[in-house]
Amino acid sequence: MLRYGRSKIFQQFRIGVLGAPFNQGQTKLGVKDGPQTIRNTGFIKKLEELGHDVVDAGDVQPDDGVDGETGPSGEKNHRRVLTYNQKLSEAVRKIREDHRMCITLGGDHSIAIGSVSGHCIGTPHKQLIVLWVDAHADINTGRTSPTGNMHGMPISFLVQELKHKINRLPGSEWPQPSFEVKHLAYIGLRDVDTLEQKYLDDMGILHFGMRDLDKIGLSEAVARCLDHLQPTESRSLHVSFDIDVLDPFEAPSTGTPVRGGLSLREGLSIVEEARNTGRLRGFDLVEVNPTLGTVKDAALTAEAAKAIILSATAGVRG
Ligand SMILES: NC(=[NH2+])NCCC[C@H](N)C(=O)O
Ligand SMILES: [Mn+2]
Ligand SMILES: [Mn+2]
Repeated sequence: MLRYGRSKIFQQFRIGVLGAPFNQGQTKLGVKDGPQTIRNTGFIKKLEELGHDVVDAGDVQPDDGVDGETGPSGEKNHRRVLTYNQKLSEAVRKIREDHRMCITLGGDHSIAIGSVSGHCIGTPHKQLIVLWVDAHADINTGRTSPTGNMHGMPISFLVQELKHKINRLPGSEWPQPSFEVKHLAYIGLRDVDTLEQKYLDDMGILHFGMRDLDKIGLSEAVARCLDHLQPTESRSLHVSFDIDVLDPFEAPSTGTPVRGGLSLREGLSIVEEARNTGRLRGFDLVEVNPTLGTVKDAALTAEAAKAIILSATAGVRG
């Protein structure tokens, strides 16, 4: 079996940072303050001190006046979510075309529709592999979703196999799928809806839930994910990290917390292994909502997000 070892060589990264202050994929509106809260931790300055070449491309703002209509299968704010993500995908594409890894700061997890699409179209070979680090599978379609919240649906808009199950905006071809389910793996799942589990099983998607981690251990699960995804020169790795994969004890300020999650150290370990493949070119950090919980909770959550981002990029030096 192929194993990805620890790289000891310091690599200077070219990085672009984008804020995605978007909250229409669910109902807890304070998640739009996520990007600012994460920026306030000073992580960009830290990356620069470590010798990386960082460009902060600012925030992609949602346009005013976009209709909040519900989609044909009950997708709440269907038009707002898709219109915003198309705009976001263009901003991510530009960062990729400037040969930078793109770090996108959410916002709710619906923003991955745009960040992953943009990573794909901005990458010459257009071949993505995706590691979804989350308590949730986020693979609902409008029809299967129990809530209608589109932050629980991004994967369905991104994978080839569900292309005919999703609703695009009338007259629009966007988004087109970015990858096939064989190029997707999950880690950290512990709150998966019944019909989502059926999708995972029927399509044979590799997934490690918390129970699997109890049995085989985290490092084995991460190694199996990376062995399965096989990052190569022509296959860019995208990691979509939902802060709710961490236990609420570590990251309390998030909209859909689920107890029994990862420690911060375990979260760091996942992203360090992803980084050490040398193929990580897209990274989302989503669902930090500083308006939930106390001021101390918000600070703890932001510091966890900072540590995760630094480990995904800075990693080991020397
Ligand atoms: N990105 C998230 N936090 N997603 C939570 C999704 C929860 C639930 N599965 C739903 O579809 O509504
Ligand atoms: Mn989640
Ligand atoms: Mn999520």
